[in-house]
Amino acid sequence: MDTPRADAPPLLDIRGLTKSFAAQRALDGVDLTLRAGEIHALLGENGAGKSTLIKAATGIIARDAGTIRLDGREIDPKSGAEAVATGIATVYQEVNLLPNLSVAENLYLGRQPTRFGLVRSAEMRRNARALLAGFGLDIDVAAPLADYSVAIQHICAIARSVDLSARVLILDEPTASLDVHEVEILFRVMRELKSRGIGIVFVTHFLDQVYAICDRITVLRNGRLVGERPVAGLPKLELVRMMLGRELAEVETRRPERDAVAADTSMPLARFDAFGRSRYVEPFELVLRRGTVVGLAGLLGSGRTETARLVFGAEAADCGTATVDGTTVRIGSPRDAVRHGFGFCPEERKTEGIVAELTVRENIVLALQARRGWTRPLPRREQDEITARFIRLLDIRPADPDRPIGLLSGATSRRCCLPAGWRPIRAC
Ligand SMILES: Nc1ncnc2c1ncn2[C@@H]1O[C@H](COP(=O)(O)OP(=O)(O)OP(=O)(O)O)[C@@H](O)[C@H]1O
Repeated sequence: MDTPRADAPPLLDIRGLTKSFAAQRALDGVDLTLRAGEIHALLGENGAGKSTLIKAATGIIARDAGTIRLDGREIDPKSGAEAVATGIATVYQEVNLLPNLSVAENLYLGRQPTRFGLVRSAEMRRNARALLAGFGLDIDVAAPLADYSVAIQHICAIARSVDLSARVLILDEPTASLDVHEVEILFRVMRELKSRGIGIVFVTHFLDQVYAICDRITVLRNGRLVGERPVAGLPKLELVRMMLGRELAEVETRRPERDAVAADTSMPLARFDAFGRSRYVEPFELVLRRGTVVGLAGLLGSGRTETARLVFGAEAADCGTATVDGTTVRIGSPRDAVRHGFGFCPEERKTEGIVAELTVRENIVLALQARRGWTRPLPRREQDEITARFIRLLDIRPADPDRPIGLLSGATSRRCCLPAGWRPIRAC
């Protein structure tokens, strides 16, 4: 199915959506128009307001102002369940299903076919197989959902939503933890839904994926609408400019710096030679130079996370050497790594990176305190100074030290893990 015409009537029409959290305006009069059979990317830097828009449009949080129309009719969902009942379903990055139940039970949770009060399991499994076949999936629906990859779990969540008669499907960063092959499976499903006339809002940080699958984009910045554009013919640099709000020349002039760093042959800041752990990560070599960002690329399961955990001492290496500033050091624990100036932003932010119930200040101080040891508590005045410094340095928005960290956007709260290795941090 082609891109729907720009003058086609909107399926979902959001106007002037506004939402503040205390003094901070997270959304300021934002519009979004989605047409039937359209895949519409919702883009913006961390903290731009994408999640707030989704939550306010689907009744997860109350909006301060704005209207939402589905097929021309004004709607006002007061909860996620009400949004689903009106035809708008959201599938989040962390799939909201029950991993210990079977695939079929998850697909029909709360609406199992029954007879005389008993669940008709065979019929439910048959229906589940037929439903998934429509998405090109042929799997054992009696097996627990947890037995399957995140991609399959996403497809199950999408299938359930569509079966609950979703006409608008919101996918909030569904590809963040998928490998290339799994992204392709998900895209196939998205194309199928598009051909059925379902409108999809797709939140992602991967611009290549936007160009691969989307028809139109809406860009937000600091809670405001920057613009809506068709993807075809939109240069990538122009898109980046819309997201960052900086001129292209400014983005371009950073290149020579990068080339100079690449040509740097001075002593590495840190290096790892034949570093590894048996039955965990094969021995590898990693060289970190001043001012560089080293990307670890690979498919899911290839050992990227494990490599990072070894470098930070979260798993102890059993072979190889680590060298920091030319001196061989032992990195057998996070404490060793922190002492040598390493910081770590873990993949599992909520469970490993932050304490969600504590404030920004408490999380930053906690990270610093780990390095100082528990016998030398940081005096309150120093805590305030250091917290203010990190809030500036890490660009934590809103710059409120007393805000519970769990309320910040995903990537912003992840940055708060960084002070752990501050000395300043050499590598993270
Ligand atoms: N429940 C909340 N309470 C207070 N502030 C919030 C809450 N939810 C979001 N915010 C703030 O609103 C702003 C927009 O956040 P939002 O999560 O919508 O951004 P985002 O574009 O989805 O970012 P990311 O890509 O990092 O998920 C941020 O400054 C965030 O700190």
